Amino acid sequence: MIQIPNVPDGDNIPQLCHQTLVVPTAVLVPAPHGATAAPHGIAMTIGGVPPPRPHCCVSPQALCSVSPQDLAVPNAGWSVAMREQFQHLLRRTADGSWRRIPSYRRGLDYLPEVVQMVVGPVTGPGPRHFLRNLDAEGAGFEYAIFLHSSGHHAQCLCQLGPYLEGHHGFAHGGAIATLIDTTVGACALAVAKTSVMTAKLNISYLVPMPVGAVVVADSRMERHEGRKIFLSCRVHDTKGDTLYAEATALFIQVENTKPPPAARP
Ligand SMILES: CCCCCCCC/C=C\CCCCCCCC(=O)SCCNC(=O)CCNC(=O)[C@H](O)C(C)(C)COP(=O)(O)OP(=O)(O)OC[C@H]1O[C@@H](n2cnc3c(N)ncnc32)[C@H](O)[C@@H]1OP(=O)(O)O
Repeated sequence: MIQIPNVPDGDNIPQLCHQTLVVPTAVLVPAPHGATAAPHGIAMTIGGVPPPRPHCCVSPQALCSVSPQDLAVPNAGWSVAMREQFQHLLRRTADGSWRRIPSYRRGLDYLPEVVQMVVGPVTGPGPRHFLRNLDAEGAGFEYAIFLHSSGHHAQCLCQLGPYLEGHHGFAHGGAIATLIDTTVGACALAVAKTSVMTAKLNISYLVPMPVGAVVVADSRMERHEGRKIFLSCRVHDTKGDTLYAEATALFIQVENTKPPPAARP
């Protein structure tokens, strides 16, 4: 039994939409290098992936998950290393210095106050978060973001699955960029408390990251000048021995606006 302390009250979100989807079950994924298991003990079967999550969104027609489910918690796709590090980070939340940010498939599934903060009053389903809309646990991004009480420091624990492969056995650079953008974005949001847009993201890829690696993206706000928020990020292994990538980012605070109708499915 995994206990999750300090989960904000807003986690108990009422059911928000009513569309059930049939998801494909026979999604085949080649095991990296023909191995019997992906690196780092990620729980994948040969030539296949674990069964899909219930109620998941996989088609462009999908409106949102039937029952909003916080996905920033352990599931069957998490490796032992991922679980251990999650528990380690969770223990730090006990004294209130850090908090775990719940994570959902759709913007509307987020905490109501976060939705209002980021996209303004929502009448539709809200933005779909592509990191959270893969159909199998462990196949794509598995992550949990922790935010320091200062609001100037965010850490994202992440395991990048086999759908994110670029070179054979290694994570695609765009997937790593996504991880970094999401982590610095969470930090920028916490700083700004309004909607923010990535204006600039400068990444140095230092060491290839194996698929299935468990990493921590560690982001800090460096300075805040008017609407401009400058941040840094370092992506390393859980022991801090390997620095995979480092980045700097500029986010701009923008008015809370809804996306144009054409952008919505
Ligand atoms: C309580 C807290 C809880 C937190 C909980 C968190 C939960 C959520 C969890 C997870 C978060 C996930 C987060 C994901 C984040 C992802 C974000 C994206 O991917 S955004 C998509 C990609 N980015 C775009 O598409 C932008 C496209 N560009 C634009 O829209 C505009 O160019 C924009 C908004 C960036 C700026 O446009 P303007 O018209 O508003 O502003 P102007 O006047 O141009 O610039 C303002 C200042 O910024 C500088 N600036 C702008 N862009 C710059 C650039 N590229 N380089 C350098 N400076 C730039 C300018 O020189 C100006 O500086 P001077 O005020 O004059 O000093």
